[in-house]
Amino acid sequence: MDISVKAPAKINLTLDVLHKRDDGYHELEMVMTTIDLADRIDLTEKREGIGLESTSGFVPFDSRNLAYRAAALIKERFNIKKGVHIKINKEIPVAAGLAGGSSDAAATLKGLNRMWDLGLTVEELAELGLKLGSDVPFCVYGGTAIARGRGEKLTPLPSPPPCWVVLVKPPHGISTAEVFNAFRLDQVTSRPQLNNMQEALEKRDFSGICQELSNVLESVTLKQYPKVRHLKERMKAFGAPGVLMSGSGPTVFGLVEHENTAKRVMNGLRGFCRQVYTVRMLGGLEEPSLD
Ligand SMILES: C[C@@](CO)(OP(=O)(O)O)[C@H](O)COP(=O)(O)OP(=O)(O)OC[C@H]1O[C@@H](n2ccc(N)nc2=O)[C@H](O)[C@@H]1O
Ligand SMILES: Nc1ncnc2c1ncn2[C@@H]1O[C@H](COP(=O)(O)OP(=O)(O)O)[C@@H](O)[C@H]1O
Repeated sequence: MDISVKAPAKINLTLDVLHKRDDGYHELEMVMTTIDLADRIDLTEKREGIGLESTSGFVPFDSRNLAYRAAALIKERFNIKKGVHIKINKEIPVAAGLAGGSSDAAATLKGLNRMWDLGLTVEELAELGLKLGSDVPFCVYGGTAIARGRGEKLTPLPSPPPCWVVLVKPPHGISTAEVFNAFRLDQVTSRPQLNNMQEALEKRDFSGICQELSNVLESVTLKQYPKVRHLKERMKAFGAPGVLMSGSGPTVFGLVEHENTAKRVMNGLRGFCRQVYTVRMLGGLEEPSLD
């Protein structure tokens, strides 16, 4: 049986680091939402083993690939003898702060749950996903949520009101581990106000959401990569009312209410960067599901 699963990217509307934990990870508090920029994972059953191909040359083609690792985990955990060929149709830029790899892993878990009739619940898939990466549990659910802990303690939130998301991805990728290593809480000048963001989402207050966008990891990435700061400034100057770096970066996103403004912002940014996208918010438009 062939199965195709959509793997959407996420953006972080807020991201706060509370402290560094004894296990080396950071205790986080963030608001995440899925956007309509998505990879597609095609799964084809085969007699044995795990095959992998991708339309992008930027992903690892071996057991380091998160989709491959998701399949290996399922096969091992449930003692599955059959194999699967995974094709990653890549649309999400790699190492961009958009959780492309995590979403591919989540989609592979969901697809194999169906292919091999495992009957796993969304909660069980999210628990398995955490073994692959901190962002995978959120990607299993999708929608809009507060994520705490490493990213796995999820509280659903109302979706943002319909709007456009303009994304600009500088040519270089960024290592999440390096950003967390360089992070110093005492160098952060402004922290997200989670309650305010939650209230803005509950009221579907677009201006409030724009005002409350905040990410403490900007204190590392904007310093190390002045280009990212520059793109934030350009995006504001072109008319996006809410602008932020997503995750550990380097992608910068802008929230825009009207299509004409989104086009203006996108066209302006094309003079500075090749990878510019305009998509819709997804968070909430789709109910969390196993498909
Ligand atoms: C920062 C965030 C925000 O959404 O996104 P990205 O920028 O990667 O998209 C995530 O927390 C990233 O999640 P993910 O990319 O799955 O991270 P993982 O593979 O689990 O961890 C990569 C490395 O980041 C650091 N890390 C990650 C999560 C966390 N809560 N504390 C950490 O210190 C650790 O050094 C870890 O070795
Ligand atoms: N299927 C995949 N797609 C993208 N990156 C992958 C994948 N599997 C493994 N990776 C690796 O994961 C790392 C993080 O990539 P990605 O998930 O795209 O970014 P981010 O963690 O910034 O959101 C990269 O170093 C990449 O080589």
